[in-house]
Amino acid sequence: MATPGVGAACLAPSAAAAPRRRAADPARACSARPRLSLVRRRCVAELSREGPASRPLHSPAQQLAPPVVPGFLAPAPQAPPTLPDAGVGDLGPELLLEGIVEDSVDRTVIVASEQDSEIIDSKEQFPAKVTRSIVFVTGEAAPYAKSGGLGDVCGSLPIALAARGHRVMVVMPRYLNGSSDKNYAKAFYTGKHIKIPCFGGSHEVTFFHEYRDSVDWVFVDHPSYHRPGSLYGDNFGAFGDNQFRYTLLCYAACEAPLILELGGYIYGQNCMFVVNDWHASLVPVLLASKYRPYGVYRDSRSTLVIHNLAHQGVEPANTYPDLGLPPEWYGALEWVFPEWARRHALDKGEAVNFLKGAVVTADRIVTVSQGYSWEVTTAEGGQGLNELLSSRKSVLNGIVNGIDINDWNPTTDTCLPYHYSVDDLSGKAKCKAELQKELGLPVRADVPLIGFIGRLDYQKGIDLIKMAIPDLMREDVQFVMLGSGDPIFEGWMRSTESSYKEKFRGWVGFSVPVSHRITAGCDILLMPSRFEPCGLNQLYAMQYGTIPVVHATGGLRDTVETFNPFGKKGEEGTGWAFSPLTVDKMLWALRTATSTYREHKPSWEGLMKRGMSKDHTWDHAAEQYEQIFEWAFVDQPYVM
Ligand SMILES: Nc1ncnc2c1ncn2[C@@H]1O[C@H](COP(=O)(O)OP(=O)(O)O[C@H]2O[C@H](CO)[C@@H](O)[C@H](O)[C@H]2O)[C@@H](O)[C@H]1O
Repeated sequence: MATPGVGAACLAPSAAAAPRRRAADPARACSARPRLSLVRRRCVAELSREGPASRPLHSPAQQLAPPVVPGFLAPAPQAPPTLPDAGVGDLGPELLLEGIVEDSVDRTVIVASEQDSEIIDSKEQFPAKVTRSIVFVTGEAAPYAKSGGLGDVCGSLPIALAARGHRVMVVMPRYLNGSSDKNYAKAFYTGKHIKIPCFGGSHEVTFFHEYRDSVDWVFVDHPSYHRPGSLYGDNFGAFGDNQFRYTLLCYAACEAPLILELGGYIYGQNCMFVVNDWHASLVPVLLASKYRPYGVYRDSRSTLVIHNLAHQGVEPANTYPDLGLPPEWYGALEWVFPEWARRHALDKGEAVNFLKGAVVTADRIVTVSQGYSWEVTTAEGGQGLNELLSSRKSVLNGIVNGIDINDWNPTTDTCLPYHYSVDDLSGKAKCKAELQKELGLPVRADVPLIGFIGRLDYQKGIDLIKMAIPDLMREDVQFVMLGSGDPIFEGWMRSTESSYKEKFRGWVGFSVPVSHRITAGCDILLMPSRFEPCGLNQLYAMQYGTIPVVHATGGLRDTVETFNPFGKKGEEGTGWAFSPLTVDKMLWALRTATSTYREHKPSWEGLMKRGMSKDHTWDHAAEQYEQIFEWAFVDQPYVM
């Protein structure tokens, strides 16, 4: 059955206005649902151990009920969930629930039986003080699709928030490119599809779903996500229809909480949308221009997370009508290039800018480190958005990323030949020897092995490495680089390898297992990034006892403390953060690091252990995100 969805709802505002007002009550009723769902989720987790995960939690009567009207008119479910009869005996006494209600304070009350009622304080079960429905919207999330750090964060932060008690959905494209298709094997068609009115037509997208690690992973399916190449482009550059592809994603993400009954229940209108980078930036604009004027999503808020300001989703101004937004909202996306950036005398520099749209309509803005939250307000770091971001300073915060320590843990990492920990570092030396063997470098414990992992991009300072290599290769060091991107640098890596066969290896490509082995096997990780909103590799390095040598910028400055042998409590620091960004300064930092490695073994071990002992988990960051969400809900929506 075709679903009217946003298309029908938004194109006929007058007709839809009345039912939308009627939908307000069920929406308020929805506000209690997240906590109900948490308890239900625990049941699902238990049930899935006993039998098929797809076993419905709603009663047969509910299953036979006529389908609700989809789109943003969807009414709230009428009845609380009841547990299925079958299998209940296997579930253990704590799951023999007769009903779930909410008391007047912030607690979930589970009525266990008539004789015995038990109050479980949700704060004891889950660390979050207030639990919410959170909808992440992103262009990528690991392990489904990853091109860089955005994928890592959107693959792990939602899980951390769900573990703290929130109901979390992640909406992203279902990319099928031949090699990553298997990643979506456990995602099933939800039976929901909507038609999106944009780009001069009505485009049907369908929704797939997988419930994993207590998170609802929702994949938007459309033929434009099915093509060879990487997520955003191929050998010929960025895909020409990226604006179309991510417009679809944003529309679909706005509809998903209203129409998808995940685990039996929709998320409803009381959500926190977490929109990541430009791919998701149309979401707050849509909320403001196409939903709230009709009474929908007035109880929702949005947080824009800026992972990288360098990519803003800018296209010519004449594409605005394609976006399906009301004409009077043009100003939200309007972008005028400065004169020096225009191509010819008649070019007026007029464009639409997705990220700018989110900067002016989101309720809160988060950058992925505190240092970067200041840098984006400066002319040097603001990439043209600095004045706008400065004007929103009161809602701009920085939160340093965490890392997924299930994935990045030297004691359990399945990509490593040997394991090690802060208490027993012997496995790290073996990992180094194995890596040298794998790369065909001389197997020597005494030579410092320096690594680089990352996109071969101007941001990452590859040109500095290129300039420094002749000097560096005169020293007794080994250097391995893993990266892909700019074909010029890919070619340079290959030719440098043939010039310095005994010392340099350039691995051109994208390989997650190799990145783990390099992180573990190297002694030093080099990150001369020109700017770095947060950086994850330095966090992975510290977790693996590999010493980061970084340019003191953005998140690198926030997370790497320069080694100080004469600190108050003795030796201090976890690496070297150098500044300014020059070849000489970088070489100085590398030489200081390599001589410490050779001549001051106990200091080196101290550096390793301090890095490994730091808490890099998501726990702290997740708590800070919760605080931001709370502040957002205290305020009215920024654009009503
Ligand atoms: N060739 C390759 N093979 C295998 N793995 C590779 C690889 N190239 C890169 N990676 C992996 O991709 C990730 C890169 O993450 P970063 O945070 O360093 O940079 P990125 O610029 O993509 O992210 C942006 O978003 C993140 C998340 O917020 C910010 O930390 C960052 O500063 C910002 O630029 C790491 O997991 C790294 O191991």
